[in-house]
Amino acid sequence: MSPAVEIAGLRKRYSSIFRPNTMALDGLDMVVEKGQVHGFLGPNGSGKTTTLRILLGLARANGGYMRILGHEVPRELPQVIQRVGSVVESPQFFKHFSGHKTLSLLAKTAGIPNSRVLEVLAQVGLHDRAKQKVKAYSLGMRQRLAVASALLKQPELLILDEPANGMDPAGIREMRELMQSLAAQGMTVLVSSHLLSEVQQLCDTMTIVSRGRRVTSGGVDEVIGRHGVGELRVRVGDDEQLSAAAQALETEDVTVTPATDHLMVSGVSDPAWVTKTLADEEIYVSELVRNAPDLETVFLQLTGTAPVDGRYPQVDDAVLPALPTQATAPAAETVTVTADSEESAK
Ligand SMILES: Nc1ncnc2c1ncn2[C@@H]1O[C@H](COP(=O)(O)OP(=O)(O)OP(=O)(O)O)[C@@H](O)[C@H]1O
Repeated sequence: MSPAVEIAGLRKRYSSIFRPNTMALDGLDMVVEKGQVHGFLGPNGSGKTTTLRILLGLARANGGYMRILGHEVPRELPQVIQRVGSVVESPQFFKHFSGHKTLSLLAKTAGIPNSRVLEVLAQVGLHDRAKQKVKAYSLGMRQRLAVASALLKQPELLILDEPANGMDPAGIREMRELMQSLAAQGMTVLVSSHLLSEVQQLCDTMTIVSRGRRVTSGGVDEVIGRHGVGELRVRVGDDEQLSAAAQALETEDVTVTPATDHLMVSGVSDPAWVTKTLADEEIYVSELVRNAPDLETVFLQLTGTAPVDGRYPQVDDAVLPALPTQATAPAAETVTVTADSEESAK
């Protein structure tokens, strides 16, 4: 079974006579397996929107290889686009139309039976407000209307760019529940997001990008487990013992950060090493707790946006290219981008 999305070595350079060239995508690789909710994460300007726009034929790449549902794109996009729903650009609606009328119009234009309108309104939870004008909709409701419009054609793959952008916590939760229910119905969802806790709660797998390249990918828990350096909270007797314990534990690989009444110890793979090392010094542990790593810590470390070190790791060596590399892949369309041909800046 071919994956829902395969991207290898995707490159995109924005050129302008007015400002320096931007390498928005610098050999990006990504694979989204079918039936998954896949989170696409990265700091501002890391190339997420550019990737999704290229995938959907809204912008042209300078190189690389892409397949959607087994079809090479952009060459075979017309054959597959009917199976893909997307909300990538900010959706614009006629404010004086109701949600129902908006979708009816879109269905009619696309040759989709009008019966689908009520189905998708129910799917996104807007059926009660269907007769209301869009201008009375909240941001969350407008986003749901946008998703409803993408669902009209019963897509197998749904691509959403920052669907929770600007929403309040209730709206974010509604959007999460909607995506979960779509995934439960067998749809593949590719969703870009800044909201790390959302991705942790919602997604099965994810790709983290930075500066136009993949830094890691895999199951959400697996990535956190692979990259997250969990910390240990260690408590011993009194203050004197605390500083003696800090001295005993600090090594080249182990970092000890003293807190008021405990130590935070990182770089230790086996907590038993802590108890043994301290017992050898006749210091006895009264509490030893492992703080589980979270996605935020992993994200900040991997994308180099952490406020420490300034270290920026390149593509994760653990992630092997799953697709033909550029040398063996059919050459993707290579374009020379000029100021005239470039999309307008965001
Ligand atoms: N039309 C454009 N013309 C010139 N540069 C662009 C254009 N669109 C994007 N860029 C640049 O390309 C890089 C990637 O932008 P992109 O919008 O794809 O990132 P992103 O990860 O989606 O960011 P954000 O999370 O802020 O939306 C950025 O440096 C951006 O300034």
